[in-house]
Amino acid sequence: MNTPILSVRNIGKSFGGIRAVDGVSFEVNKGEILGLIGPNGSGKSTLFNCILGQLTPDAGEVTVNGKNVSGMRASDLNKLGVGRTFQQLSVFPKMSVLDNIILAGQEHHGTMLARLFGPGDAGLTAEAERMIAFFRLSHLRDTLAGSLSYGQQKLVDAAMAFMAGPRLVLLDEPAGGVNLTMLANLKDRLVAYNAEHGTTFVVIEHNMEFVMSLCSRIIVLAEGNIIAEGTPDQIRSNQTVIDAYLGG
Ligand SMILES: Nc1ncnc2c1ncn2[C@@H]1O[C@H](COP(=O)(O)OP(=O)(O)OP(=O)(O)O)[C@@H](O)[C@H]1O
Repeated sequence: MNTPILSVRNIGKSFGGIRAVDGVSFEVNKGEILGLIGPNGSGKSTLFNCILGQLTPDAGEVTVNGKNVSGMRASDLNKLGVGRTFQQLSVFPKMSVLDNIILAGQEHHGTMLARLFGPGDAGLTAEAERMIAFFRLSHLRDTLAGSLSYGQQKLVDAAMAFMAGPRLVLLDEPAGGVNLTMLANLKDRLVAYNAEHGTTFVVIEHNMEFVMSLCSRIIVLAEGNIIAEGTPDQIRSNQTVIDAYLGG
């Protein structure tokens, strides 16, 4: 059997008396698009932050391709091909779309020496242009990122995360605040990127329609525990999930 790209074993994290994540375990296979859903405060972001080294879990282990990465810093995880996007946009509003994407590539690839003595764009312009074309942003290449619509900025944000050529990307609410037309575009591009590059996605999302149409498998958290796991159809009709969302 193939080694899962991500394996989360018994992760726990408390804040004072609040058990935000209560011993969660799951695996993600290479090339999968996994959704992580749950009501507000169910522990999704805390779990993401424990996986990505932004928080130190009280218990448990995280492995990437079988390698224990528990406690590893985000920059070292990047080197292992793990990336993320944040709920908050990370674009620089006063820089053009192209420059934002080149800068993201420099952060991922660039050594100090290469930045000092290499070409100004660290040779990343061609890659950034390809990424811009892929995300259908070519007409906005030279536009300041701050003057784009929110949905367009989300696309730029995704393009920036993908500049590192990650094998696994954790996306934190990619659809949040994005209008319907841009949502369809975003979903289409994520599916195409997954199909073309075999990149694995784990997606936290509140927009049910988006997550159900994007993901092949969904895990549901409530009060720090996994309460259900299955295909979108199985999750839609799961009474425990319906009760958790209705506060039952
Ligand atoms: N830094 C923190 N300090 C104290 N409590 C926290 C902290 N971060 C999260 N919590 C608490 O842990 C629980 C889980 O929060 P978390 O943000 O992980 O949930 P979530 O499912 O991501 O919620 P949302 O969907 O609203 O983003 C909540 O009760 C929250 O108040």
